[in-house]
Amino acid sequence: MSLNGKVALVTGGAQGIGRAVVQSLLQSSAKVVMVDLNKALGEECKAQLDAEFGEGNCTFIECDVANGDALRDAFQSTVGQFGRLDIVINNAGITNEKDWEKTIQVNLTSVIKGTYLALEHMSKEYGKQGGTIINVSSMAAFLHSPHQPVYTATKHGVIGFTRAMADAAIQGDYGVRINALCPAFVDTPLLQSVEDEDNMGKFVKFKDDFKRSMTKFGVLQPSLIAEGMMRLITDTSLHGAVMKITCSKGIHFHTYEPMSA
Ligand SMILES: NC(=O)C1=CN([C@@H]2O[C@H](COP(=O)(O)OP(=O)(O)OC[C@H]3O[C@@H](n4cnc5c(N)ncnc54)[C@H](O)[C@@H]3O)[C@@H](O)[C@H]2O)C=CC1
Ligand SMILES: CC/C=C\C[C@H](O)[C@H](O)/C=C/C=C/C=C\C=C\C(=O)C/C=C\CCC(=O)O
Repeated sequence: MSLNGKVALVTGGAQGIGRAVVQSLLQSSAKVVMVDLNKALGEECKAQLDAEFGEGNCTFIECDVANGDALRDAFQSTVGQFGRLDIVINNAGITNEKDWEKTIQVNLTSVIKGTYLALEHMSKEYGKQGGTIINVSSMAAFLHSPHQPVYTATKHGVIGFTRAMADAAIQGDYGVRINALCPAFVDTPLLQSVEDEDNMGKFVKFKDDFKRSMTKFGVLQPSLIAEGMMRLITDTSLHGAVMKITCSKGIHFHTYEPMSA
């Protein structure tokens, strides 16, 4: 499906899953803004994407998503440059059990902020034309590990927030679709932090347990996560769905029991 004329903003877009998604969006003819903390990586990535897709289709904005004002400016610049916003992927995430408050800030607070900013630019509530938001959670929200308790909490939080906002979008007639996406282990630089005491703090001692899980469940390629993301972006029937991507089942959806009294 062509996304010609659509404008997307991807946080954490310079590397790993975010980068694969940026690539897929450009392949579908969207204009893409990569928002990332890492200036060197972002600029290098933009140069490579310009060479592949032509200049003017992709922009890099250096921004720490944990800085609310900077994130607001990034959304504003996107709309300033491309005139509209249709797709927001709140993907930037870290695993840092030592500085666990930062992990909450980046993985949860910034996803909430990114969702609210996306709505300001896309929701019918604000007189805008609608759009789609995907918040990146993790299979860690379903199968927790002693290796990363706060990371796990943030990923649970992303799902709860996203589902509640999906209901708000229906009841408030926002015209915006909202989804959570939960990958299992993916082959990106993030996975390398598993053995790093600077990241895992005292929980680094559980790394063998974590590595056993990786061997048991396997490691996915970022391109499959981008495929799942593109399905959420293009399939209008999936509003509110929580997508899971694992080696054993591929792209599939979590099913929830209906609430009963
Ligand atoms: N790699 C994995 O096994 C899995 C990753 N995820 C989630 O997917 C998302 C992306 O992860 P990966 O691509 O694996 O990570 P990664 O570490 O390979 O890439 C993350 C990107 O986000 C950027 N970033 C980090 N903090 C930022 C901040 N404060 N502001 C702006 N940009 C920031 C980094 O510079 C980097 O370019 C994260 O939310 C992660 O929790 C979920 C399940 C599995
Ligand atoms: C230091 C490590 C850094 C980053 C990796 C993150 O922790 C990542 O977000 C964690 C992923 C955890 C995945 C955990 C479980 C994976 C399970 C499966 O692949 C399949 C199991 C069951 C499927 C059941 C279902 O889909 O319903």
